[in-house]
Amino acid sequence: MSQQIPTLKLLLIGNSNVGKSSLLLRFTDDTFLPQEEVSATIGVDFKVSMMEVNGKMYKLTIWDTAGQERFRTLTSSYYRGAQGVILVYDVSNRDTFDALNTWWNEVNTYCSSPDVVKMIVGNKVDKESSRVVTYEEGANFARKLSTLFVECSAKTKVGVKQAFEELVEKIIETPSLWQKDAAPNSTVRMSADDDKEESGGDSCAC
Ligand SMILES: Nc1nc2c(ncn2[C@@H]2O[C@H](COP(=O)(O)OP(=O)(O)OP(=O)(O)O)[C@@H](O)[C@H]2O)c(=O)[nH]1
Repeated sequence: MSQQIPTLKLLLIGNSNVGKSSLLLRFTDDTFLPQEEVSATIGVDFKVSMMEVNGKMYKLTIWDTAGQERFRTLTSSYYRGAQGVILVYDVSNRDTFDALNTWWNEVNTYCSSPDVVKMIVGNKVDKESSRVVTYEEGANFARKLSTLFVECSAKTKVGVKQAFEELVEKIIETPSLWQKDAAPNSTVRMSADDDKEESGGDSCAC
């Protein structure tokens, strides 16, 4: 029997090296690659994952974008149809925290709807001895922008599942994102194509 599964598009953005790909891999495959096996994202990559919330299944397409400017092309297309955006920084690198202002501006440029759910994520909390951005700084910044905030570590996995779950729950609680998602293009049937992105990316929540 076929089953209609709502699809959510989530986006990971932030400076190069903050751990976006590692967070994605930890969340989808519960894996962390050693440093020598990690390479910079070129352009964009995405993975698909299923999540159950309140007894209902959701299909997440999670887009991992390149932090390096030279690999960032077609930026507006990353944002098209996104319902949630995760802005990542590295708690052991202040430049990556300061850069959140620029990333925030990019989100607001390409996502005109204020309803798109945003979350600030401070990654690499396992590096406590080299931490330069405190929890309070991260939380205050997120409070000022009225966004969700989570600290986590892709390496130890602390906080990673919580971050994605909080984001998805908030999206589900935001009716305007769902009203747009009610378009036929944005639901999918369970099929062998499940690891491919459905072509209904035009139902832009932004
Ligand atoms: N200690 C520690 N290292 C991490 C963590 N997450 C990622 N790293 C390391 O940080 C480096 C960069 O990780 P990536 O996941 O490639 O970072 P990215 O943000 O996707 O980088 P770009 O693809 O260039 O945008 C790698 O050496 C990872 O092993 C973490 O939670 N703790």
